[in-house]
Order: sequence, then structure tokens, then C-alpha cells
Amino acid sequence: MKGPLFYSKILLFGEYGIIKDSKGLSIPYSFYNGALKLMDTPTEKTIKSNESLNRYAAYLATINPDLVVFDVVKLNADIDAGMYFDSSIPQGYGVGSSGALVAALYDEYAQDKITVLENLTREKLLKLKTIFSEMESFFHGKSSGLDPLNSYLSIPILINSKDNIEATGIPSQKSDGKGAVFLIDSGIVGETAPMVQIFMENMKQEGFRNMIKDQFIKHTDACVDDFLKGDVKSLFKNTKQLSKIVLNHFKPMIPQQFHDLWKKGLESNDYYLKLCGSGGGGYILGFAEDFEKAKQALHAYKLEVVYNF
Ligand SMILES: Nc1ncnc2c1ncn2[C@@H]1O[C@H](COP(=O)(O)OP(=O)(O)O)[C@@H](O)[C@H]1O
Ligand SMILES: C[C@@](O)(CCOP(=O)(O)O)CC(=O)O
Repeated sequence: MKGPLFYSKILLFGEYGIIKDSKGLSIPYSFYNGALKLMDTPTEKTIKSNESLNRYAAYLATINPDLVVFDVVKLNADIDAGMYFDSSIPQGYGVGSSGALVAALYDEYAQDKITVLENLTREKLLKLKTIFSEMESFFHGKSSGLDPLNSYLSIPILINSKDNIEATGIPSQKSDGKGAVFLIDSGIVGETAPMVQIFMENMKQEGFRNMIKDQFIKHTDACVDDFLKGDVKSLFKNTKQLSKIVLNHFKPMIPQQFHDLWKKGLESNDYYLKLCGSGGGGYILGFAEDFEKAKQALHAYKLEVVYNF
């Protein structure tokens, strides 16, 4: 057995906001991917993955059957036979390792599944997102379902609001462009669930809620609009604001040793940093109008370009 490949994703904008009601924009990142496979010779990695699937299968069997029903008998038999998720997607790096896994399992075991080949109306997309949100909650505590959706469809997804999502095109990349979006490897593994929990706790405070509504969501939405329009000038203005807000209000999600680097970008304007997914480690997402300048300022770090302006 070797299932189809599912890609990692990069949530360019919308982390945390999309759990509430902000816009979000997520693109597939084919550099990393994963597929369900049967073990030949067991290794530490494949055994660990198989055990993780076993725990997850028990959860999948408890999901409301009105939403989605899985072929649990086949799933359990495959797990007993040594199935694992053969994936290059780093876990806890904010690029959707659990999302790709969720997409692969839905694809293989969901009954009456919505397939990528049919006409994906807004209703069908929303239904898929609801199913994925429920499936991924096992890993996240609370999940928007966007990661698996992106992985399942392998196309950019625009979230306009909680119940208004669509497949979208993004402006084509300029291979000779000076600007870039890039990843910085923090070298630390993050965990989504505790970060989402901190966010949900903070949301119980009125001051934090107001900041999310009046500042965080406002700039997130503006960034999404600018990116899709290709308005690079306005995009950098709004990304700078977003970077500032995140530094001030999402400190637990930024590894301590990156606080200074984050601030330096805001002061020099050489680059702006933002969270990549839930944060707490993993990748940090960078935006630079002049990538050569950013590279110099960040020479001590390993950068991976994901988009050129
Ligand atoms: N290859 C894999 N095999 C089994 N489980 C996996 C695999 N990759 C990811 N997972 C599951 O997904 C979890 C990571 O998901 P999460 O914390 O949401 O991080 P990410 O940002 O990478 O999606 C892991 O703890 C594990 O339970
Ligand atoms: C924080 C959040 O908005 C994005 C999390 O992404 P990741 O699991 O860190 O890739 C949670 C979600 O939308 O499921």
C-alpha cells in the first residue's frame, strides 16, 4: 500500500484569527509531503507513527456520524498490519504535519467523501472544513480545519470569514523579484494545542478581545487583501503593523531568543517577522522587500524562500 501524497502548507496570514473570524490565506508547500504506507522493516520512526495512528483511530471512531463516518474496521486492520504516515513534514513546525495526516486519512477511510474531482461549491468546501476541524481538534484542542483542507485540495485557500471560504489564485511569483517571503528555522519544536489554549484563555479578557478585533484582525485582513491584489507597498505597511502587534501581544508564541531579532526587523525595516501557524517554535515567517538585505541581517540563520515578489 502507498497512498497519494499530501503536501504541507504555509498559512501566510490568519493564524489564531481564523479560529475567531478573521480572513486567512493558506498556500500548499510541496517541499514537504507525506503519504500513508505499510512498514517493510520497522524503524523507530515508523513504529512511533503507527502508535500515533492507533491512538488517533480511537478518536476518529467517536466523531459524530452525522458529520462523517469512517471505515473503522479497515482503518484498524491497516494499522494492525503496520500502516504509518510516511512524512517529511516536520512536526510542530507550523507547516501542517497533522493537517496532511488528517487529509490522508479522510481520503483513504471516509465514507461518502467529498472528492477533489467534483465541483467544489462553497457549501462543499465548508462541509469539508467542518469535518477537518473536528478531525484535527484531536491534535490542536481547537482547530479551524484549514490545514487539512489546504493539504487535501493542494490549492491556495482564502478564508473570508468562518463560513465563507473559497479556493483562490495568488499573484504569480516574480522569479527576478527583490522581495520575498521566507521561513526561518527556530530550531525548537513547538506544540499547537498549548499555544491555542493560551490564546483561548487570553480571549476571556476583554482587553485582549478588543485588541484582537481592533488591531490583529484588522491588519491580518488588510494583509490578505494586499497580498491577493499584489499591492506590495501596502502589504509591507500592514505586515509591519501585524509584526508589531504580535510582538506586543503574542509573546508566549515567540521563542524568547527571537524577541530581539523580531524587534530589530521592525527598527531597520530590513525584514518583518510573523508567526507561521501557532508558533511556540518551529518556523517563523519573514517578509522582506529586499531579500538580499534581509539575508545579510539574518546571516546567522537558515532561511528558506517560499514566495518571490
Ligand atoms: N508522520 C506522522 N505520523 C503520525 N502522526 C503524525 C505524523 N506527523 C504528525 N503527526 C501527528 O500530528 C501531531 C503534530 O501536529 P501539530 O501539533 O498540529 O503540529 P503541526 O504544526 O506540525 O501540524 C503529532 O504530535 C502527531 O500526533
Ligand atoms: C493557530 C491556528 O490558527 C493555526 C495552527 O497551525 P499549525 O497547526 O501550527 O500549523 C490553529 C488552527 O487554525 O487550527
